[in-house]
Amino acid sequence: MARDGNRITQLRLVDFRNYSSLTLDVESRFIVLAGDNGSGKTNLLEAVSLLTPGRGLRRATYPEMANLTGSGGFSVRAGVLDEQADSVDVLTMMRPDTASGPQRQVRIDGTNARSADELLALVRLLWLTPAMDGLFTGPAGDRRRFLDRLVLTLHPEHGRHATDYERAMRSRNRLLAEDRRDESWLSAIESQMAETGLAIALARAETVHRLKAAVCEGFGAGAGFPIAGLELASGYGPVDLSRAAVDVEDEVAGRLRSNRPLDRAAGRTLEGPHRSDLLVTYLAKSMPAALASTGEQKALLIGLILAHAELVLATSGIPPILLLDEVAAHLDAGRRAALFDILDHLGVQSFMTGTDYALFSTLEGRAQILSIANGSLT
Ligand SMILES: Nc1ncnc2c1ncn2[C@@H]1O[C@H](COP(=O)(O)OP(=O)(O)OP(=O)(O)O)[C@@H](O)[C@H]1O
Repeated sequence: MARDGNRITQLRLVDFRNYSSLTLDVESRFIVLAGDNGSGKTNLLEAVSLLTPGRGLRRATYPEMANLTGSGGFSVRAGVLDEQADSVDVLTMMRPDTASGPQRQVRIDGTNARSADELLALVRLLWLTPAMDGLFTGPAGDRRRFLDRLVLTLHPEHGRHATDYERAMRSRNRLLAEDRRDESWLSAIESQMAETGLAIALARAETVHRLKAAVCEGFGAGAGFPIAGLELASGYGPVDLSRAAVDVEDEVAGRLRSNRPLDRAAGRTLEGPHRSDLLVTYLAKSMPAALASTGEQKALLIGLILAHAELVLATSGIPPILLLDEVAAHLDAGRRAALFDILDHLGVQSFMTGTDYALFSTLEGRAQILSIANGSLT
């Protein structure tokens, strides 16, 4: 049974995209945003996606999010029920006058958040957007980012490891490029890369391992969402990550040391979790997901998200919040009804968009249906 936490109860936007001002009391676990093309449906989801660290579901810059005719800044404020079902006030904003460049500030109950971990521990959030339709055919970096979002909902510290790893890797690349043979400095950086890089790789591996089981056993499979086969390429080539952590860390640090000439010549670090990939197959047809039809790829992706929601629920007792942009339109009536029933059963709070109300008719009585036009609720 899901607990009553991890839920948004109110949203207030100021100067965000095409919303100059919006206040919305969120009264349901199903929120349907219906409206014409360009009305502001995805913008609202994007605002909600800023309740986790990062640049949101479009990966836009913060100045792009500020209303073109507004002050130059924006704010998104949310009332949130945390995992203990206590009310928390989350405010994230970009000031118009930031001298040090556009940055996003986060305040939780009026106090500046010290780190991204605080937000991650407060809100578990995932999204599915039309831009992710090419996930299986696109670059590995997109799949890594997708996987990392899944990992973050189970391991909030994953984000800090990723930031620390990236920072250390940039320092190492710079030292190698400048040909500075400062052995102790390089070794210290490589040790840090080995430690944080392995933490990243192991968190990903554990998530993929558990997700594989959830995909096969979950509700999605029974409801006709195809089962995805999942394998993870760690980015560490032949290194066996299943051995004792201290041995693997030594081996990885040793490989970084011996790869210095190669990495210097390439101008980048050639091994590590930044080269990892999530390999997805369409099991029923024994083919890479990239070869499946557009509709099949979408169904695979939805199946993965549903399995992950079940996994988060099984792990924490609380399902993630889902932002599902234009998902219903791609599903036939049977699968659409099955999707809604699974979300209902899991107790997921889901924000869904569509241009056509009819797509959500089976949610009548269960959903808060909002009509949007030109950045306003009508
Ligand atoms: N910074 C901004 N300031 C003002 N308007 C913006 C800004 N950024 C985007 N917009 C506009 O917001 C409008 C709504 O965009 P949004 O992506 O939310 O539409 P949508 O309702 O999801 O439409 P669709 O059904 O076509 O996906 C668009 O007309 C877009 O040009």
